[in-house]
Amino acid sequence: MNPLYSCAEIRAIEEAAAAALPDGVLMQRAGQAGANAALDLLPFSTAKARVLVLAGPGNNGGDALETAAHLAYAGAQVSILHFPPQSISSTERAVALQRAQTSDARFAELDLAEVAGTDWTLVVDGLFGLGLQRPLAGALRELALAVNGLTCSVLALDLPSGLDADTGAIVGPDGVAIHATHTATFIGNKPGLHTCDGRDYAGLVDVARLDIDIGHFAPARLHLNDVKFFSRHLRSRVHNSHKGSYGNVAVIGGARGMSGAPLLAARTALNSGAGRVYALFVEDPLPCDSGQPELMCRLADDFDMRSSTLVIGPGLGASRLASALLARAIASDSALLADADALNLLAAEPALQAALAQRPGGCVLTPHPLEAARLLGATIAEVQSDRVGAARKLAAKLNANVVLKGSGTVIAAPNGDAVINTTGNPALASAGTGDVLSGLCGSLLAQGWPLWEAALAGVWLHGMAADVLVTEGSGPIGLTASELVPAIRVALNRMVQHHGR
Ligand SMILES: NC(=O)C1=CN([C@@H]2O[C@H](COP(=O)(O)OP(=O)(O)OC[C@H]3O[C@@H](n4cnc5c(N)ncnc54)[C@H](O)[C@@H]3O)[C@@H](O)[C@H]2O)[C@@H](O)CC1
Ligand SMILES: [K+]
Repeated sequence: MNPLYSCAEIRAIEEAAAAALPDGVLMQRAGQAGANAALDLLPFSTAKARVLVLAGPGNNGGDALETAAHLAYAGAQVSILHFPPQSISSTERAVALQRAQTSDARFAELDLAEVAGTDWTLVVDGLFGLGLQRPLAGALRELALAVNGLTCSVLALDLPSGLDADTGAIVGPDGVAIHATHTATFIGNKPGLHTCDGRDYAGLVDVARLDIDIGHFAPARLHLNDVKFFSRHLRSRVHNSHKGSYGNVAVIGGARGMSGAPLLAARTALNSGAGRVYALFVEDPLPCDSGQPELMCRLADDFDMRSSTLVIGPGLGASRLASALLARAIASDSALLADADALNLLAAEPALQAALAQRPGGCVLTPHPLEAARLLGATIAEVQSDRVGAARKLAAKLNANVVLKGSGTVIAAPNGDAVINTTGNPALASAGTGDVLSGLCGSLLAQGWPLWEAALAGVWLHGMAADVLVTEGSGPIGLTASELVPAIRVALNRMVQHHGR
């Protein structure tokens, strides 16, 4: 189910597979896979296609040279910008070079004006793969910027050059990466293609396993999110049921002047199926939510926290009262999700963190990178430079199922299992979408979902709703969090119709 492998894991698989195969076979297969992916992007009359192949000094460059030879044999007009190795080349790369030299591909000089001024059909990026050791600098950096200024398709071999395969961060400081429209990645899928800058720079990702025996692949601890991970909890509703069958959610937040956040979370909880939903306010409760009168608005202090699944944090503020409410929520036996200001209170109060970590039932935390950084005593840059690592660290530290939001949201469990989400788009980078996510996950918890699966499904549905709205033209620019609520309801019902039992 969509496993993701670290650089070290891919190297180990590659080494074991290569030992059982004749020399150079894997690079030949990678070159063939690269050429197949390239041909898919070329017009039917291949002879009209002008392809620029960037071949770096290592084995990624070897893949590119193999690809170039195949494309030339297929009739395309291929120009190769070749960066020879500084020291000794691998044997398979030397063979690939020979193959390219004996093909009709043209070896060109690096001329940035020609790169920028030619009407290329496709650029194939084989500058660097797993062996990138430092930022792209000098002429390579200029080349990457020139390629990024082109409007044609760009196919990255293995990964976009300049990107870290494990983290999805552009290798810096002051780094650049090739902005690919497509990536043909080899042996196994890689986390860096799906989170941080990876989603923007890798484009559409296709995995070429290179026919490596399945026995060489160890079980992965990191996956792409998949409906199969949570579909068994999608239940059709039975006729003989009532609102008490679908759980209570209490959203605790709403300090003075911040009543919108808990209302958004509470409305989402209601519209995603919770039986009863309370919006609880630290002070000055609204008499009702006129836009969603089904919600019950109350003062938080008077509320019996044992009666409901608790979503604490939206608009909670940082008062002593807020902190006391969080302490009560942590001490309760109810299913718990903490978000927003609750996470900031936790970061400021080690005693609350200790209480949370000892909670027998665990919890779900939904930090954005700044909140995660505060909880880890790190900087945002540190969190973003290794999102999977940061989410895992936080999950272990607080015994929590952590949802680290952002492009390629990471969900990590205390045992180290982690998942990168694949749905969602920049429409979600707007105020209130986090409140909607916390309400949705809380609603699933109230309906009996386990913490891990509620987090996986919540993140998936939230992103899917945004994707549908963008497809319909309602975003990404200007989509509001409130618009997600009915779209989530549709997405959830469709999923239950499709997968529910
Ligand atoms: N070895 C094998 O059996 C296979 C390797 N494969 C390919 O090989 C790649 C890994 O090959 P390598 O380990 O040779 O690594 P790369 O080809 O990614 O790059 C390593 C080379 O780049 C240089 N380098 C690194 N960073 C640089 C920078 N910023 N500026 C200038 N030079 C820099 C290094 O000194 C080294 O010469 C994979 O990503 C994949 O594309 C595939 O062909 C599959 C099989
Ligand atoms: K590459």
